[in-house]
Amino acid sequence: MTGMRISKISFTNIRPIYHFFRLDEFGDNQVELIPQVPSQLNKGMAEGTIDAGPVSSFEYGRNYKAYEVLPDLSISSHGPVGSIFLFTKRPLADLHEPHIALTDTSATSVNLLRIILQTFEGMNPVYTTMASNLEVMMSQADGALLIGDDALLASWNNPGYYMYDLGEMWYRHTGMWMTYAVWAVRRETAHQKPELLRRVHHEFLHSKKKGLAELDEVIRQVKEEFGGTEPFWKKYYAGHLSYNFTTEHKKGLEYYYACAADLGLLAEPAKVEVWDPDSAQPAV
Ligand SMILES: C=C(O[C@@H]1C=C(C(=O)O)C=C[C@H]1O)C(=O)O
Repeated sequence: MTGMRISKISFTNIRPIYHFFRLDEFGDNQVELIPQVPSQLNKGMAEGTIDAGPVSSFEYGRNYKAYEVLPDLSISSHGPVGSIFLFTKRPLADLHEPHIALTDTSATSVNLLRIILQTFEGMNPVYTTMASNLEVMMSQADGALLIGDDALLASWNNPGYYMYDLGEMWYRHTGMWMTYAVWAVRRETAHQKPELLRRVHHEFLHSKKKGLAELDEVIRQVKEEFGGTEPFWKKYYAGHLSYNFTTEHKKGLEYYYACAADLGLLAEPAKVEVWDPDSAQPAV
């Protein structure tokens, strides 16, 4: 492909950014959207089958020398996130060496959970990675971590488990922003296709602005496809989630990387380097 392959997280959390994305602004085969769960998108980005778009912020940190971050885009929260939950059979305070089942769709949240349980709560859990099925996970473990739509659905149909929001726990311990996904670009793509990248980035900012300004339309569609109530989606999109990437978001993310490096989850604390659309030069 001569154009650009762009990731698209296959969860409802991303809808305000993609609802008004105009693929027809680009020529034939110029831009392709690849819908997948975050762990698969991370893999595609690392292998080069995806050029740019949202990936787990942990994946950016793991491979930051190969990527840059696109400005003003993220999936973040400053407090509860609403779709990343640890479910447990007993209160967290009663668990010391619990067996925790981790979803195989995530990279950021599974490592955020390790930081929260081990570093902040002083626990010593044992982890198993599994497919996102709460019933199966809980039949084999004391607790289960789900993200995205699996977590939303499980929270609506919770048969009585204790439920912990990881955004809320991170905020309670640090007071900082937590960024779960960033829009990354492979450095070679930024170098080889600066003009197309500028147009793609511009289109993302346009669709984000319109999606947030016309949230009622985004919610009408998500309700039709997924269920839930209007107040629920309003709170999720406009209360819990933030799609910006400010200096404060960056500070929170770099602290997350420092905590991850302390636990040996990252080889070193990653530096966040933001792509500058104005300085990009066309490849010669
Ligand atoms: C808020 C969320 O953020 C996400 C969590 C991710 C992760 O844990 O790796 C990656 C992308 C985001 O979709 C969510 O999925 O609920």
